[in-house]
Amino acid sequence: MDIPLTENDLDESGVITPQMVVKGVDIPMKAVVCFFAEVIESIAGKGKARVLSVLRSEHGEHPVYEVERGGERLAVFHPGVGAPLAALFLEEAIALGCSEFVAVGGAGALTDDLGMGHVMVVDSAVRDEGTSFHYLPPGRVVDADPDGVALLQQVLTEAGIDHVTGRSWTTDALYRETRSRVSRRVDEGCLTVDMEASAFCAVAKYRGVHFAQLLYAGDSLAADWEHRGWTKAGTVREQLFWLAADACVRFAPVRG
Ligand SMILES: O=P(O)(O)O[C@H]1O[C@H](CO)[C@@H](O)[C@H]1O
Ligand SMILES: O=c1cc[nH]c(=O)[nH]1
Repeated sequence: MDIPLTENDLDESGVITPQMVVKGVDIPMKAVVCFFAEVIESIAGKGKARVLSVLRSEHGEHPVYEVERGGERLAVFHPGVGAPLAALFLEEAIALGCSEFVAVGGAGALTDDLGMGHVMVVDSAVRDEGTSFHYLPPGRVVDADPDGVALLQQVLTEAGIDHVTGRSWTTDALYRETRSRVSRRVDEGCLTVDMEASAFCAVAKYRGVHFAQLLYAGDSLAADWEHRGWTKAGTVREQLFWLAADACVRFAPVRG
């Protein structure tokens, strides 16, 4: 079907580039892309994070902080929810100078095997969103950077955290996760549903940066929806943030 998302202009630059929008700043190459606003606020509230820059959109401001972990400086920012905004802020962080990213967030579980808080390393994502089609040729699935997957697996194993590695279904439409679509995604190997993973992988491949993502199973869509209190799972979220930071510190630099 001839839909706009299949038009091929991947070899052309955008009229607006992220470099036109962000101002140069001394920023670490390694960045944690954290979906847990309360964790970032808590670290900043304890005086352990310094504002380096601010990402802005019409809805408001997303500070880029600097934190220290294992003797290294790391950038930390919240990318916003949904593929278009998260991809836009990832683009701007790349333009600021970051080149190794570890994202950490939550997702809906599609299987009973993933109890609340169970950790997943994303190794691929189904592109049920629009943003990734502006960065990669049309396709159903995008694979994550294998080095990033191996790094996250290693960090989790060393920390003694039980985890799975698998595919996430990235959707644009939280309230259109129908039962038949959930079943089809389970049949094609998805363990979770999220709203950014495939777009992140696509931007990272297009811009030639390193990217890896950790998710924890939050609510469950395996049967009738169960919220499971996932957005208030403070201990899981904070612990996962620091594991993402540990992995980020160890990411081999793409720019030597
Ligand atoms: O809790 P976070 O990590 O934001 O993740 C999931 O939750 C949001 C939707 O409620 C989307 O961002 C989705 O990816
Ligand atoms: O994207 C998401 C995240 C959590 N739960 C869902 O159902 N969808």
